Amino acid sequence: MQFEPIAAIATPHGTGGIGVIRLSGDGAFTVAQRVFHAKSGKALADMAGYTAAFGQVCDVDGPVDEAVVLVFRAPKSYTGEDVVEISCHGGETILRRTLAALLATGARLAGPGEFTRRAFLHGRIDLTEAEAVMQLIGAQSADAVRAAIAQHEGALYREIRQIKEILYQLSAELAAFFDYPDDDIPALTRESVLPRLAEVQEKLEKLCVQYETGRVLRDGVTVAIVGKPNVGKSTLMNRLLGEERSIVTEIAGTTRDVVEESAQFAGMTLHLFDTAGLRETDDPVERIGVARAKSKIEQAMLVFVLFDGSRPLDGEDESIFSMLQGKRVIAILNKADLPQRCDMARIRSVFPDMVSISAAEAHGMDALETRLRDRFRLEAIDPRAGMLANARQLDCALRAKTAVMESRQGLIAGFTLDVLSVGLQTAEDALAELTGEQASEAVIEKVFAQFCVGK
Ligand SMILES: Nc1nc2c(c(=O)[nH]1)N(C=O)[C@@H](CNc1ccc(C(=O)N[C@@H](CCC(=O)O)C(=O)O)cc1)CN2
Ligand SMILES: Nc1nc2c(ncn2[C@@H]2O[C@H](COP(=O)(O)OP(=O)(O)OP(=O)(O)O)[C@@H](O)[C@H]2O)c(=O)[nH]1
Ligand SMILES: [Mg+2]
Repeated sequence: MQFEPIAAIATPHGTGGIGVIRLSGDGAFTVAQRVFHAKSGKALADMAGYTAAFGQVCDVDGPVDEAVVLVFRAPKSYTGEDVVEISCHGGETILRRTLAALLATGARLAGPGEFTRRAFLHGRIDLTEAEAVMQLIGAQSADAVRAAIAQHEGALYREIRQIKEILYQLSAELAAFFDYPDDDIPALTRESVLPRLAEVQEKLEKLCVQYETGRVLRDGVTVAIVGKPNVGKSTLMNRLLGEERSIVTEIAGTTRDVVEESAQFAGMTLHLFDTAGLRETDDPVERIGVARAKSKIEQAMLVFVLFDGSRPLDGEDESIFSMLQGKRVIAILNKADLPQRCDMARIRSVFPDMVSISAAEAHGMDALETRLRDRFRLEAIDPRAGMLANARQLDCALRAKTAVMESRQGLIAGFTLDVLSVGLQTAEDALAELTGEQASEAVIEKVFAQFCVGK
């Protein structure tokens, strides 16, 4: 197969100290040589892999920049092909001119994720590892980075391989059993098959259940901060952000619009919405704010509902109780630094998950952190273990799980062993699609289309 040289700017757009252009494919050294001249006079094709040269980038109009070039020789490179990386000064114009020079002398502009796709095509990584590259780039918390690294190192791939091995083994035994029924093959029985199907189903179920937790780890949680006016919502928002983002005053009705900001807290990313205090009001601006607060309650994955611990509950608090029915809620009793006059038991009877804090004095923040981690069962998951990383992978795993489950139910219902063959095949295919061994061109296309150019 021919792998024409592809090129792209690999660093972010904008100005930086240096910027890198990547070139990969058959003839990469020849193409780069037309654009780059080493000061030493050495030809790129004569350089050993994993060595560098200093020199000048030129196009038809003359010198563009001075640059450092790295040479990687197939198969010891990111893509598995010959690769040249040109590190220029990080100016948009310089990078564009250098790229244009490469494109004019034999390279083609790389599509999104095409370098990683080449690594996949050369069998260096499977589809889940390729997807992990994207996950790694987008990771927003330390745990998310750990999860992406594990995935990149093949944690999910290995997990799936184990499951596939059980399925393949069963398929092989089944085939032997049907093809040579009279031979001395130990008889395959319902009793011997069922526990193995159960094991596969359980492994797949675990992966699917952990998907939600993994999503929290990767993408973070949307949290609406709500409550009556003046309970300290904006103070809590600012405390979580570590900066004075929302306006705080002693005047009830200070926050009007929704203030959105992301914070790192409890080892995860919280996408916070500080909202207008919920109350009946004739002020037209505040009414819109209250309506927006209510719509954020609908959108958010989690609600922090705040109460002022220094005041008794009133009708407005009670109407908030009913507004939050069916939502995932953590109740926060604020102003714990003041004498407490609020009916804690009443709040706890509605929202069992409750913490007492002082947003102003930063008390109780660690208790809030614990509640949050418990809520998403973050302690129960090991970010280094194999995890499904996106909707595509979840879909494949669910299809496999359903197929196995149906086969099991068929056997339990008294069907003969041949019901297995279709179910096993369906499950094997779904898992082969997950890792990319059997993914269609369309699936692969979709995966890499989500990448950025230059990756
Ligand atoms: N300059 C540069 N930095 C980079 C990358 C890159 O492509 N270029 N990477 C791009 O994402 C990441 C590193 N990933 C890489 C993965 C594999 C190989 C590689 O050459 N592997 C060969 C040789 C390994 C060895 O010497 O043992 C191999 O696996 O055979 C290079 C980079 C982050 N930093
Ligand atoms: N003593 C004490 N005062 C607090 C605490 N948290 C907030 N406050 C005070 O309560 C008042 C209201 O705080 P905000 O954070 O503006 O309250 P809010 O819920 O955002 O109010 P609205 O935006 O009007 O709905 C301010 O005077 C804060 O300083 C706390 O933990 N202890
Ligand atoms: Mg406010």
